[in-house]
Amino acid sequence: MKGRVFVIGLGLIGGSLALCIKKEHKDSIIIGYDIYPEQARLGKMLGVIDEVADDIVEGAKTADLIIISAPVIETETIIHLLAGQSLKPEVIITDTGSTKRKIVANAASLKEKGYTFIGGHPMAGSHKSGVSAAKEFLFENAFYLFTPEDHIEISKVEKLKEWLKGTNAKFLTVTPDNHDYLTGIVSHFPHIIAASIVRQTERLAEGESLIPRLAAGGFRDITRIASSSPEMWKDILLHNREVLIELIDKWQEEMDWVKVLLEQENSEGIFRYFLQAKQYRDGLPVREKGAIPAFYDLFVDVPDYPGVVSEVTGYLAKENISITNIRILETREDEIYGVLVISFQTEEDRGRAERCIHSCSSYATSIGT
Ligand SMILES: NC(=O)C1=CN([C@@H]2O[C@H](COP(=O)(O)OP(=O)(O)OC[C@H]3O[C@@H](n4cnc5c(N)ncnc54)[C@H](O)[C@@H]3O)[C@@H](O)[C@H]2O)C=CC1
Ligand SMILES: O=C(O)C(=O)Cc1ccc(O)cc1
Repeated sequence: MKGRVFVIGLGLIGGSLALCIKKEHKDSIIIGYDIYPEQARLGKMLGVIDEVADDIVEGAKTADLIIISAPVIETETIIHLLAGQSLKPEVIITDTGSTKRKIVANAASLKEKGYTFIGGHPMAGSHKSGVSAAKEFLFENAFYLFTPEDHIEISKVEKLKEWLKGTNAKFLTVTPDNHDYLTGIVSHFPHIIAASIVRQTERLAEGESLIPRLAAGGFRDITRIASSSPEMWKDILLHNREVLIELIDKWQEEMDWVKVLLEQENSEGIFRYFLQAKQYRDGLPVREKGAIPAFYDLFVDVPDYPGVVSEVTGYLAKENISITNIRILETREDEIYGVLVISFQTEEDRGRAERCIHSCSSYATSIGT
């Protein structure tokens, strides 16, 4: 497709969408604006956008597609600002916010002016922020939720999907209320729990110098999302507070139940508690990319000698395969082999890496679940 695409808020998500759009629609012109001009300039330097707009008004007036990818409370303000401008009558305006109910309600001001707003949420990301973390493959295989209101013409939704085809995401349509309920459960609430576990550990670590060292590995894995942007999550929580308050009440009931099981030394009950959780988790789709992204891990059995890590990463570097993380699983002292766990952004990268390691070495590899 041809046309001018204006991205407002050039961070991780706005930058990644810009890359996806350019990949699929080579003739489009992507203009970026960020409240921090250096972010937009960096975006241009990195080739994420074609042009920098000096302000929202300038960038919006000639745009065929406007993508707002700022924090959700800022998004409301930007919607009202756009509603006061003279835009192209056919323009499609969308957003990427993690909440939808309040944003779509605010978009009534755009509807009054005859402009089309279609709420959107690409449900993939990372705990990183900023345009330098933007990736063309970020949304590959992820769900992309849309919340068009009933008055929106289907052809407009189809056009938006065509613009966003390069994300290779799975498009779904839900109502704004349903969106906030579902994402509250699988994304927003887990972020609160991750942060609360970290906070509790920090409090209890006072005078216990071993805690930070013991909290490596599994603890870091399950609390990774506590490293997400506090600014962004503050806004998400405020936007979805009703749903989250309800979920906190339910969680407190859950904790009360665990406490009762412990007080009663109810061995059978505790066993069933974990068994039920294991059965449900084990049944969740492994290949589906959910709200909290999985890493694509590759396990490599390597001999335990100095330099083996750089040897393996060297093979991958030669083939230009990017890795997102690398760690060594602790080995027993009597073992001569260790396990290198390398994480990739996409399943495709992991497949390429596996083939590359097989062709350059005799190391065995396997894929985790
Ligand atoms: N980070 C993630 O994993 C995901 C985030 N989202 C949503 O996407 C939106 C963007 O998030 P990220 O890209 O991760 O954040 P980010 O922090 O990487 O980027 C947001 C950008 O918006 C800019 N900004 C803030 N206020 C602005 C304003 N008034 N006008 C113009 N620019 C402004 C910031 O300077 C920043 O560069 C948020 O609404 C977030 O809820 C959705 C899916 C995943
Ligand atoms: O890894 C993480 O931090 C995430 O949970 C990614 C994420 C953040 C916000 C969203 O609305 C959707 C996905």
